[in-house]
Amino acid sequence: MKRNVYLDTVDLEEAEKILRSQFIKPLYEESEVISVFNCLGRITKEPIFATISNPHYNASAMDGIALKAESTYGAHERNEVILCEGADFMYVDTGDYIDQRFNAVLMIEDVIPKGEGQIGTIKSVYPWENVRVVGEDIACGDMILTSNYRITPVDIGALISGGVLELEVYKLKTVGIIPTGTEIVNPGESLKPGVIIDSNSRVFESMVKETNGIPNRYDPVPDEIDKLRKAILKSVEENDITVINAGSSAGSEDYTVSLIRELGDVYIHGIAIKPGKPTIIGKIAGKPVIGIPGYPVSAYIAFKTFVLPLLNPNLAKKEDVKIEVTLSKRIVSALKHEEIVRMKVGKVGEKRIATPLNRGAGATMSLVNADGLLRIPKASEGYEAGAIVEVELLKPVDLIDRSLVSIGSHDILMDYLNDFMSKARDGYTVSSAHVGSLGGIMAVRKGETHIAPTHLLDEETGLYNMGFINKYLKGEKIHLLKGIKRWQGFYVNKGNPKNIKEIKDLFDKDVLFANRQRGSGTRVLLDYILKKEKYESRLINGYDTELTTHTSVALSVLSGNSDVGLGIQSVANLMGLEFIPVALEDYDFIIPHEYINDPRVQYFLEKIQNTEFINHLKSIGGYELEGFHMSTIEVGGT
Ligand SMILES: Nc1nc2c(c(=O)[nH]1)N[C@H]1C(S)=C(S)[C@@H](COP(=O)(O)OP(=O)(O)OC[C@H]3O[C@@H](n4cnc5c(N)ncnc54)[C@H](O)[C@@H]3O)O[C@H]1N2
Ligand code: MOO
Repeated sequence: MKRNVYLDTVDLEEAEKILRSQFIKPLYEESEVISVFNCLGRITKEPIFATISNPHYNASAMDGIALKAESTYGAHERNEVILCEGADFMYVDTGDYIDQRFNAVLMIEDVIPKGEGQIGTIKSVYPWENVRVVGEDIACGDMILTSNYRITPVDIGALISGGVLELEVYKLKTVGIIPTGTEIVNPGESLKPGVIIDSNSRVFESMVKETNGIPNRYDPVPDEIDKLRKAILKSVEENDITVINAGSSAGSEDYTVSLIRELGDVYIHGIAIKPGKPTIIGKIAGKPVIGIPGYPVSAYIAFKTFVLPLLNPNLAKKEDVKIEVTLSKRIVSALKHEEIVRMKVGKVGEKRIATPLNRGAGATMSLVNADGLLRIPKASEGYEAGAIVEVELLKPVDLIDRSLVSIGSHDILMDYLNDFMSKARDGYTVSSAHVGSLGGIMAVRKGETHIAPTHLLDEETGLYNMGFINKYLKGEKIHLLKGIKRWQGFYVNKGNPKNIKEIKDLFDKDVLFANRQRGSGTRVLLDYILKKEKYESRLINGYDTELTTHTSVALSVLSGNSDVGLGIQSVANLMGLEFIPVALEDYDFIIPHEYINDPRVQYFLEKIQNTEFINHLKSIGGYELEGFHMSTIEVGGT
């Protein structure tokens, strides 16, 4: 079997240069004339000029009387000027035509009725006051839009006012999308191990629509060279651009690159970016053929970087608005490529704080949760915590700025709270980073979070949270919201096949345990119990695994990857696992004093104590909801 090992990767700038020089000109030759009513998002071929003026007559800007400005000269408090209707003035409303005899409008508020067709005024106006003169907005012959301009809703208004009913725009581009892989099936088909649901082609289809192109999605093509060749030739014939998804890397069945070479030219195979490295840029019959890697995040980044600019060559870059953010943690990156990291961003105090999300190329949820993208240049090893960097926004900044930032322990109640807030339509949401309870306390110390959910058991006192607050938040003034207790216990499959009842059962040789990461409250709880009961943790099979959420522990048990895990009851209930209670713990919220009056924090405090929300949590089970109470704590020491 011959493997297709790719050669040197080229830099992103080089790839973009080739893309532009090879494809933009031929793609932007054909144009068509269309109605102004349907031109949203289209790109103009030539500059567009007004054929009429707006306004096209002298129009009154106010309700009042049209008159000669000169006839009011000299009017003031002690000199009322008297004017006669018809000869000296006529009544007009806003937008009315101003008779050629007149050159100004006196507002109706300044008109004193005198009866018998006469009025008086003590106010004078200057020539053309309160008149919108011909062409004030758009003069006939003015250039309304330049060429190569992507039309927006307000442009359509100006075009119509300027008398433009039809205009010449570039033809829309059609994009043929071919998902490949013998293991790829359409959504909804039955699943067995090894089968992959095609989601990428639907993402591409939607991205093409959003960028004003016409997608043509084909059914998945298996890894068979003849079928692939046929599919590529068909797409090249039917579309302006062809995108082949997956089969771009070095796998033995990755035929894409050899087929493009056979049918046309390959300019690039391998670009120094991550994700997206195995991207292919080629040409068949004079048309772009782009090979996009299979992993969904790589696929999104590569499609955004190499296909969308073909659909909108001017604006693709400018549309990426950048903002400055402060990094909440260190990010390390390799020197061999530019790395694109998905970031969660939140505004805490005056700073926008950004935390990296899952960097895996298959982590689609990292894209859903991302507020922006951070680019780490090829020559950089990354950034230290606290560094100020720029991120490209994926979501509107006002939406980001209205989010309550919650850094700390993971509990599904935070997702339900976020949903509860969203349903209220007040514009507030929760932006959660799950870094474990201790990570939350550290974020409080650095002033980087509005709230920190924590459940940390103090080994000495057996009390929740206060031990850690006293240790790590010296000199800080904080507020502590208590009131939620939750059951922690063992997750086992239905019927409890390994008969697990208590801690000592974790030490059975044939029991595999799924552990949580250090710094998480659940891990602290386990270690506390082990220590108290004088067990040696290293004798537990699987103690060294470090899963980061209750859900991932539950899934590990559910899928049979492990036999037992420790986690909260609500997740066991939702995932249909059996639950053996171990401890009832306090799930508290630390709120730094400086943010207690922040509207987002106040909104959170109101919603988390809302009866409807509490009833919902009760219906999930696993929580004991006592009366909420807040205390203010000034931690001593420095
Ligand atoms: N030995 C090497 N292996 C790999 C390398 C390498 O340099 N050497 N590069 C890795 C990188 S980086 C990437 S990215 C992937 C790209 O792989 P392919 O483009 O060849 O894609 P496949 O192997 O066919 O699929 C990978 C993966 O992608 C998902 N997938 C595929 N199609 C779809 C679809 N239509 N919808 C949703 N998801 C899809 C799926 O999880 C596949 O398992 O190669 C690495 N390997
Ligand atoms: O390029 Mo791959 O896209 O790094 O995961």
